[in-house]
Amino acid sequence: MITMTGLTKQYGDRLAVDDLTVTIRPGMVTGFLGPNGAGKSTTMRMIVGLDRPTAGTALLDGRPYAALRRPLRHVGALLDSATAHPARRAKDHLRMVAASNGIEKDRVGRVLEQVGLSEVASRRVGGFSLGMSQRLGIATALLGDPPILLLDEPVNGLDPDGVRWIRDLMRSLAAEGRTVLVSSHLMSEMQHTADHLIVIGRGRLIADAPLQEVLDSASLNVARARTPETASLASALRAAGCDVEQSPDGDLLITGARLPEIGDLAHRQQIPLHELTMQAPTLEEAYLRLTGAAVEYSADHASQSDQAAGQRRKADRI
Ligand SMILES: Nc1ncnc2c1ncn2[C@@H]1O[C@H](COP(=O)(O)OP(=O)(O)OP(=O)(O)O)[C@@H](O)[C@H]1O
Repeated sequence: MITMTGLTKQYGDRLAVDDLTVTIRPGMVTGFLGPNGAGKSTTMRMIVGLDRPTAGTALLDGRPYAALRRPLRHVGALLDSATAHPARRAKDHLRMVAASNGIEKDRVGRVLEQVGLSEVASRRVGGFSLGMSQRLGIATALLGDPPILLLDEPVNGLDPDGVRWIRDLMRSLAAEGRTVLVSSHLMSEMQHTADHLIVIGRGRLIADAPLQEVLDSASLNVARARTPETASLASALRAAGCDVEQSPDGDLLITGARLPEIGDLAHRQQIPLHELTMQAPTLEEAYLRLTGAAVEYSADHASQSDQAAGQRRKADRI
């Protein structure tokens, strides 16, 4: 378990992490989400003692990182995949880390196999692709068989097979009862992986809830109606004060009325309805809604705005 209480980090006049109080529980994958610059890496670095909090604490199963005698046996972290010396062979890098943490040598072969690097174990790390370096970083994190794992953007540099592999790995580590905290700035990445979400923006906590709850709380309250008389229904709904858009597949997306009101209105106008449902928000929509106000004012801001505009463009007005 990871317990953060009032965790705060100030860099000069920049508040990177702002009074974060959360508990990351074992036995599940917790997604740590936020736009670029939200403070995810800084938080993870403070958890493993690489950055000193300005205020507050981060405890690993009740103890600060600095109090752990053999840290790798308690927590494994993938924070920067390029930490191995380029001239060193993969297995030698792992042997060295194992020796300095009192970890048995036979774990080296085990973790190399677990991450699919057995065949390149004798190659120098400097020649590794980004994906291979990422796998080596994960092998290093797993070396001490720790009950807590922190993975900062672990899918970076992985091909689709690698992405699937890391998702399965995270799920199986959580199923073994470990605490797994994985950061990403992509909501879609969490869809297949996380059970629980912690969302931050500008260092502040925005959401701390099960995945489905985050989705529900960001529900867009949009109804979807299918009818062969699209134009008639759209104009009747607009006359009744609703906001109406048409999705690319021809359905009407309606805000401003509940389902019975839309059904009754269609009935009064003798417009046949072939389908009438609430539209489920996508993860991306929920995320943009949650973090929209917390996006950094930087180049990243433009890319977030582009995403939001992309979502809106999906539904062109009729
Ligand atoms: N060593 C540092 N010195 C000064 N400012 C820093 C330092 N590290 C991070 N920051 C700032 O703190 C804020 C949070 O950065 P952080 O890297 O933790 O965000 P992040 O959520 O991990 O973003 P990304 O997804 O881009 O990695 C940013 O504004 C960043 O510029």
